[in-house]
Amino acid sequence: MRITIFGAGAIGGYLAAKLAMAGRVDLSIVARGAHLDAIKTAGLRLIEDGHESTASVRAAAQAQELGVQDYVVLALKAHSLAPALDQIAPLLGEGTAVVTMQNGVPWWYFHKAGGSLEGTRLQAVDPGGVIWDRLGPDRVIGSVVYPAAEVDAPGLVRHIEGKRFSLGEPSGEKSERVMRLAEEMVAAGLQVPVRDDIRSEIWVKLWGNLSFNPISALTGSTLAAIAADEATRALARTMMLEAQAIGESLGVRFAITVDRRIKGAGEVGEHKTSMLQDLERGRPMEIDALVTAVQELGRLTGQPTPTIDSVLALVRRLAIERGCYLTSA
Ligand SMILES: NC(=O)C1=CN([C@@H]2O[C@H](COP(=O)(O)OP(=O)(O)OC[C@H]3O[C@@H](n4cnc5c(N)ncnc54)[C@H](OP(=O)(O)O)[C@@H]3O)[C@@H](O)[C@H]2O)C=CC1
Ligand SMILES: CC(C)(CO)C(=O)C(=O)O
Repeated sequence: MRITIFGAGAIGGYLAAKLAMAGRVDLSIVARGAHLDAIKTAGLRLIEDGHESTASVRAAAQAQELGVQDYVVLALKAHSLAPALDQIAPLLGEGTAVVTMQNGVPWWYFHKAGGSLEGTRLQAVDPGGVIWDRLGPDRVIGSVVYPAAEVDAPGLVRHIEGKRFSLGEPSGEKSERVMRLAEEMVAAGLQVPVRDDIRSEIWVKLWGNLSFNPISALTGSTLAAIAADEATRALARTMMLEAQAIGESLGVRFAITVDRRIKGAGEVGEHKTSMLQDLERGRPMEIDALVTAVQELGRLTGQPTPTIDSVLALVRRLAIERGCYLTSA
């Protein structure tokens, strides 16, 4: 089984190291810069459970060096995907499956979703529908990424917590391709449930990201602090309820309550969200996939989003001022 992980940063690097160490698949990564150089020189280093190990992985700057794959795992930030389409193309053959490992609303959301919005391209994450047209939604296996990881130094990934990567076909089918991939990931020590309704799980993760992430960026607060403060907790809750109405109008089943989800985010502790970390490091923030796309879904479904609109206006302005706003366009 030929698997290439495109964008082997924190999450892609963690997955690559796990798969490489299990030694069962023909694994490659596409990376760039000092991170690629370090991996080529000294392997991909992973710190997990206080223990450092080194995985030997085939690493390339150009996908042409690797050729057509059975699976391509896209582990880029959402806004990095459109600019990388030309680089991804050589990995794709007729039967290649593409696994999307981004937080937020995925570009393929309305593929095989049924209903009146079937086939709708979301402009916030896929302006002009170029990703849809170039990758093709039929290739997609969706996912929800639960592990937290960071790149500590070039070539060095630190796993923080969590081993669960839920997978699911947009159609909900338990296809052979999704089951085979799950089997390999499980053999690598990960928890990989295959879902028949991946969109509902995407929404539960998104619930926390669309509210806690921009609030943390705006306030500099950790998840625990936002959940503990009555006013910021109420703000997050209002945003989440607006989102819940959108999700439910699209047929999503929220398996937990909004208060349970807030409690869960708070229990993560004194942890800075990825959006706050990106702001502090001067890196592009994933605003469009996490927040703008939810606003767009609100417009498409006729659900009002006054609080999401306000928070989005502020966090986008902040990102622009700090040079951390990069659209997918
Ligand atoms: N990190 C985490 O704990 C979690 C992350 N997620 C989600 O997972 C997704 C990935 O996040 P994360 O792993 O943190 O992001 P990272 O920035 O750590 O990793 C992305 C990697 O892709 C590389 N990249 C971008 N464009 C290209 C390109 N054209 N060619 C080669 N490499 C490229 C980046 O390189 P460069 O650094 O040079 O830009 C970087 O190494 C996001 O959607 C995030 O929200 C979900 C749950 C937890
Ligand atoms: C930590 C968490 C769960 C915040 O909602 C996250 O996914 C992020 O920081 O992007």
